[in-house]
Amino acid sequence: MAKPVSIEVWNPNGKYRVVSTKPMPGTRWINLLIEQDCRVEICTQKKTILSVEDIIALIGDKCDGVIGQLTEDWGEALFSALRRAGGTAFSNMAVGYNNVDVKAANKYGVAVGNTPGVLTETTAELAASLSLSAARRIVEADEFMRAGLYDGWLPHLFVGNLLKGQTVGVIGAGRIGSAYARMMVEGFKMNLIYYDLYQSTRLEKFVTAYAEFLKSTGEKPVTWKRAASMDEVLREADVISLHPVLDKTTFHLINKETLSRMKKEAILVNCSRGPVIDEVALVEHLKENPMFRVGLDVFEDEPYMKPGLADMKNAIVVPHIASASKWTREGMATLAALNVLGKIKGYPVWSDPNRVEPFLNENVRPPAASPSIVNAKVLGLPVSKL
Ligand SMILES: NC(=O)C1=CN([C@@H]2O[C@H](COP(=O)(O)OP(=O)(O)OC[C@H]3O[C@@H](n4cnc5c(N)ncnc54)[C@H](O)[C@@H]3O)[C@@H](O)[C@H]2O)C=CC1
Ligand SMILES: O=C(O)C(=O)CO
Repeated sequence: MAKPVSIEVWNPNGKYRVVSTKPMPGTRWINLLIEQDCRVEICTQKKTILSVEDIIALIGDKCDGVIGQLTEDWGEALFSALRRAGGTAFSNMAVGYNNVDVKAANKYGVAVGNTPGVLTETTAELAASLSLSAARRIVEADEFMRAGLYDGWLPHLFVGNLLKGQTVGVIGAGRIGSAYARMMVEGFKMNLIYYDLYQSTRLEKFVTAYAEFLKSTGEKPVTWKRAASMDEVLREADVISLHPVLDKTTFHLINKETLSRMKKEAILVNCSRGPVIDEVALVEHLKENPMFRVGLDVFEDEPYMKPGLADMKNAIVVPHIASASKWTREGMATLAALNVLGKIKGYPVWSDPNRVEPFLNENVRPPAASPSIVNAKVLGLPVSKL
């Protein structure tokens, strides 16, 4: 049995016990829960990644719902413990839920929530930042300045790539991939090639309309293409950004072979999940191709990097911060809390998880619904008519 963990308690007399495995930004999420008769317990233990045993200890004998984190392993052991404690509600504070065994949740009748939409633009902006930083060698140049090495302007100093007129490739053009594509097309006048299992009609219409606008002002129009295969993107794009979900079809999508099809001076950005890239193969590729650059927010074995990666000047690495804007993180906390609350209170599930704005308006009471439950259909949960 794990040692007892330190917790902060809000509204001790609340009827429903809701546990959050981490302190989360803002207070709106706490207020929304306590207003609806929840006792909120927040784990304040100074340990970044909680083990399954730690979380079982947190769940205890009576628990109605848990808000968890993407670093935790939500499978058979945790869902059975939650069910034994009388709980039927769980939400990841994340849109990605590859850390959750949804089949195990289904087995115990536990609803699994996630937090789509509120992090789309913030995550796309970080992908755009990594693309720019790699293209213009910003991190290398910053290190050079701080090391006192700058002794005057030189024609060859930190020469990088101009994005305008180049091709941006997006793999996984869902919410975030499409938002990133729009930023790169509109912001830098890049042409677009994308690969997704589904057609992104809205994205195509956006680029078409922008191309028309450019034409009308006498500028060269941008173009778009939906690639028939990922290979087409790899061969044609100058900057490639990865935004698919992580599942069996996307594990090591980028590996030794697929890397070899990319342009020698391409830029690769990953703000999806680390295992989408075979990181060992990537380190080799970076060594062999010094003009190839990469911007990584996520890693195969987080929090670790594969040997050699930290030494590569042509890699920019940041610690999984793509969704880290204040508004987004507070919104993620709100959506996660409302997912759990909605299930506890027997509210229906919001009909469109791509349209979660009504839950995020601080001045208005949120709709009586769970914003996004990924196994709602399997559990036969009712859908909101609002
Ligand atoms: N680094 C970070 O902090 C963050 C990472 N993420 C990651 O980004 C992912 C995407 O998020 P959203 O855009 O909101 O999800 P989404 O569901 O809107 O988009 C994912 C897209 O990937 C596509 N896809 C699935 N399998 C594919 C395949 N084999 N090849 C090509 N495309 C494929 C889907 O059709 C879909 O369009 C999340 O699942 C999460 O893992 C999300 C937010 C922040
Ligand atoms: O939401 C996610 O999936 C993240 O990775 C963190 O925002």
